[in-house]
Parts: sequence; structure tokens; C-alpha cells
Amino acid sequence: MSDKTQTQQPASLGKVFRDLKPFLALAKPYKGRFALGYLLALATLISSVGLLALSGWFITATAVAGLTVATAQAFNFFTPGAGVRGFSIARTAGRYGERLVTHDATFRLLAGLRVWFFEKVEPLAPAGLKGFRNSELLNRLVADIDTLDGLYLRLISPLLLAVAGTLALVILAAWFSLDTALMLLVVLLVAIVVLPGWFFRLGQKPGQRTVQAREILRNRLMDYVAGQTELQIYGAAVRYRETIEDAESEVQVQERAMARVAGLAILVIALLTGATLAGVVLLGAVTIDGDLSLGHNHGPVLVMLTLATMAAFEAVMPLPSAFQMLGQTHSAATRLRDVTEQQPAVVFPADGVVPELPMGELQCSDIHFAYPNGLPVLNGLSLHIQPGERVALVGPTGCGKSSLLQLITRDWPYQGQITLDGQPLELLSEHQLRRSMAVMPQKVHIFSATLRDNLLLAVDPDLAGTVSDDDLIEVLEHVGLTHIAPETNLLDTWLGAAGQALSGGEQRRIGIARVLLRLKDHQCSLVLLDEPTEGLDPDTEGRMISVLNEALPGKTLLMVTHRPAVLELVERTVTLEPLS
Ligand SMILES: Nc1ncnc2c1ncn2[C@@H]1O[C@H](COP(=O)(O)OP(=O)(O)OP(=O)(O)O)[C@@H](O)[C@H]1O
Repeated sequence: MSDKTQTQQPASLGKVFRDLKPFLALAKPYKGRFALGYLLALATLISSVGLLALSGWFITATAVAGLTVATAQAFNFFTPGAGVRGFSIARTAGRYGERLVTHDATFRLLAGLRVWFFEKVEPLAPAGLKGFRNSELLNRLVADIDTLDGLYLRLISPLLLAVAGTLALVILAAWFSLDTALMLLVVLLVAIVVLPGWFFRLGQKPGQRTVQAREILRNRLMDYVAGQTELQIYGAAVRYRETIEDAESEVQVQERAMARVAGLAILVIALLTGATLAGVVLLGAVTIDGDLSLGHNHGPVLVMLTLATMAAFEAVMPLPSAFQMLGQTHSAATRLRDVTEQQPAVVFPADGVVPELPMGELQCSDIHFAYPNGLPVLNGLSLHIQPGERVALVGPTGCGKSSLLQLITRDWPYQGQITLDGQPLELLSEHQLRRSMAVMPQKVHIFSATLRDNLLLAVDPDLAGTVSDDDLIEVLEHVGLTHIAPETNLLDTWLGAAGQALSGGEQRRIGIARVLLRLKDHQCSLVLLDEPTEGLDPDTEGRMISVLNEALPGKTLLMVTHRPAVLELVERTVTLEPLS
């Protein structure tokens, strides 16, 4: 089985930031929290620099003051001592507060991003999502959005902090010596501008490949779990597991490549820090020219500046690794945009026309339709169904029967016109269209939810609360589904993937039960059934036919079927011919 993956071309840093701009804009609702986080990070950095600088000055000044009795007695130990304690407490509290606030803001933002992504995806279904597997969408919704935390948490705030830290240190150094200040400015610019650009380039390819390799691994794992039965039956499980192991090895190869780059980043920053400290000491030694006296304060200030430089490097230290991860973040953002920038194939008007008296008259005129692969399915189909008429749509498999039902539910765009009670479907809002129809698709989906929830989803939201548990039980009795759980907790029985499995026939009867519930709404005038009795034994099929017969009077029916028995429900049969 091959994997459908997209290979991304390496992009420049400018393009990456342009591509990420919309995601930065999505952080706007949380800007207050992020600003507070930044201020706390700044306070922490100032406290760190202050703590080391003051401690360095204090220790050296104390030593110099101790050289004579007079200076030792005159020296004020208390104010610097209190300052060291103050900075130390502020640094701990600041770091705690900063972590709390920025993580809280990021988690809120990621939750908001998931809602935003889902809102973008929902109108695309089903036509716009056919190109994506479920596992791909899930991967994007969960893993890719998680990867974006690097953008907010590890990139923007640290970058701003490094700039602020650099400026502060250079100003402090300039007060002591212009040469030292200039050297620090050059070194820190290298650390803020050159190194991040270099590590961005080093990390871009393995970062993108990591995201890709993880997606392939997740897709294969999800396919493996979903296709267990087939894999076991055909003895293909071992072969398939090998492809999973291959995918896992590829993830490890890419992660190792990323780890190597991360190690290099730590090494380069450590070397740069060491060299800079040596430079500060050397330049400082030249500046003070051997004068360590307390009067000029030179010695203590030199130690203070050296330790302040050390602390300021804390701010630039995370930048190379953050930029190394940028390729990964960009890759995740691009994959999200691939989905969210698609235009829905079908758009519903917000306020559609309201049908006065729903009759269920359906008119399809000159319908042409092809799926995105371009193969024509319907070519000039016309069909008129009178209000209350019952019609069966028959024809060889693959001739387009189910597709026609999907056009009437507006799943796909088409050429020609379909009207309901004289109104083109395009003029109906989504709610009005859904409310006017009871639909049973070819494949009935059972949600991982209670039986009650699985039935109530067929009830229009406007009528929520009007359907009681007794009504639900009555419907279950009609379709013969009261046996699937003990009577005492029948409606609370958990179904679907995480609950009780249902047979194919039971699933179809859940579909019929949903239709029966929808038919209680007087605004529902059209019933579309796709092979409603497929997979049922003749007795159960006969029972379903009489249940539907009782519920259908006054409603228009268009039913796809291959089963002769169910034709007794209809007055007319329309045969669809295959195009070739
Ligand atoms: N999502 C899709 N993308 C591309 N082609 C599709 C899609 N769904 C169906 N088709 C193709 O469109 C054609 C019509 O399919 P459709 O399901 O409407 O046939 P049908 O008459 O209902 O068949 P059956 O009686 O077997 O249910 C078939 O050739 C099918 O392969």
C-alpha cells in the first residue's frame, strides 16, 4: 500500500514568516495573556541579569573593601544583600508566573485553533474532503495544531526577549567601556540574526520530513487497526506490520537528524558564550588597566559585567533550537492551510426562501454530473415526482442512483436544476433543506454514543425536547431493535466503535428508525432511501416494508433499490441506464 504524501520545497525565512502570519493573527484574542507572559519573561530576565551582576559586584567589592579596616567598616553590606535576595525571589516568581501565563495562553490558543480548523473543514464535507483520508484530517487537527505551539511559545516571545536582553546588556556595557559594548553588540547580533538563520536552514529539511514521516506512521497505524479483519483473513498482517516498522524507522532517522542539529546548536552557543566572556574579561582588563581600587569601582564593575553577560546569554540560548524547529512548524502550518484554504464546493444561502406548504414535489431537469475524477455519472437526467408519489430508482450497479440522491441532498455541485416544491435547491438554506427531507444513506453510520443519541440526531434542533424516551422506544419496537440491550437501560446502551457492535441488518434498522423519527416533523415532505432493506432477511424486510408503508402516507418517496420485495412500497419505477 503506498502513501500519499506531499513533498514541500525548502522555503526562505521570509516566506516562512509570511506563511505563518495568518496563524499569528489567530493569536489576537489572546494577546493580553501573551503580553503579560512577555512582561513576566522580561522581569525574569532582568532579575537573572540583576542577580548575577549584583552578586558579582557584591563579592568583588566586599573583597576589595576588606583590604583595609577603614573601607571594611564603611562598606554597606545590607543594601546589596537585600538586592541579591530581591532579585533571587523575583527571578523564581517571574519564571513561575511566565510559564503559567504563557502555557495557559498557548493551550487556549491551540483549543481555539482546533475550533477554527473544524469550522473551516465542516462546510467542505463531503465534496471538498474526498481528497483527504480521515486519519489525515485527524492528524492535522491534533498533531499539526500541537506543532504550532512552537510558534507561539518558543519563537516569538524568546525572540523579543533576546532583543530586549541584548539592548539592555549593551547599554550597561557602554557605561563601563565602549569597546566592550561594541564587541557584545556584534556577538549578540550574530547570536540573534546569523545563528537562527543558519539553524533554520539546517533544521528545515529534517523538520519537514519528521512531520511527513510521523503522518505516514499514524496513517499506517490507523489503517492497520481499522483493517485488522482483512489483514488477518488474508494473512497480510505481518507484511503490513513491516511497513509500519519501516515508517517508524524513518521517523527515528529524521528525529536523529533533528537531535544532531539541536546538539550542534547547544555546542555553538556554549562556545560563543565562553569566547564572549573571555572577550569581556580581556577588554575589561585593558580598560581598567590594573586599577582594582574601590574608589573607582572598576574591579567590581568588571566582574558584574562578566556575570551579566553570562546571564544575558540565557536569553539568546533558545533561539537557534527555536529556529531549527521552524521548518517543522511551517510544514504543519502549510498542511493546515491546504485544508482551510479550500472553497466549499456547495454553498448554502444564509437566509433561504421558506417553503409555505411543503408538498414534496421533486423536479430534476437535465442533470449533468461528474465526480472530481472527471468521469461522467449523469448526463442530462430528468425526473419529475409528484407530491406524495412513491418512486423506485433502479438500474445496474454503478449507474449513478446513489449519486443522484447525493445531489438532491446537495453533497455535490451539478449542472442542471433540481427543485423542491418549485424552489431551486440552491435557494434553500441548509437548515430548510435538511428539515424538508428524511434521508437514509447507503451506509448508515453508527456514532460512538448512546442509542438515544444515535436516534435523536435525526430530530431537527427546532423540535428538540418534543421527542420523549417513550417515542424513541416506540420507534425501536417498530423496527424490532428492542432486543439489543436489557429493557432497563436500552436507550443508554453505548453503541459504535467504543460500545456495542451492531450487525449490518441492525445498523440498517437504526437508519430506518432515524427516518421514522424525522417523518414526525410535518415540514419533512420528501423521503430518500438508499437500499433500505439491503442485508435484511425476508421476514425482517417484510416487517420494515409495512412499517415504512404506515409512515409514508402524504410523503414523497424516492428509493434506490435492487430488491424486488421492496418495490411493493412504490407506485412507479424509473430505470437509470449506465452511460457506457
Ligand atoms: N466519491 C466518489 N468519487 C468518485 N467516483 C465515485 C464516487 N462515488 C461513486 N463514484 C462512482 O460513480 C459511479 C456511480 O456510483 P453510484 O454509487 O451512484 O452508483 P449506484 O448506481 O448507486 O451503484 P450501486 O447500485 O452499486 O449502489 C460509479 O462508477 C462509482 O464508482
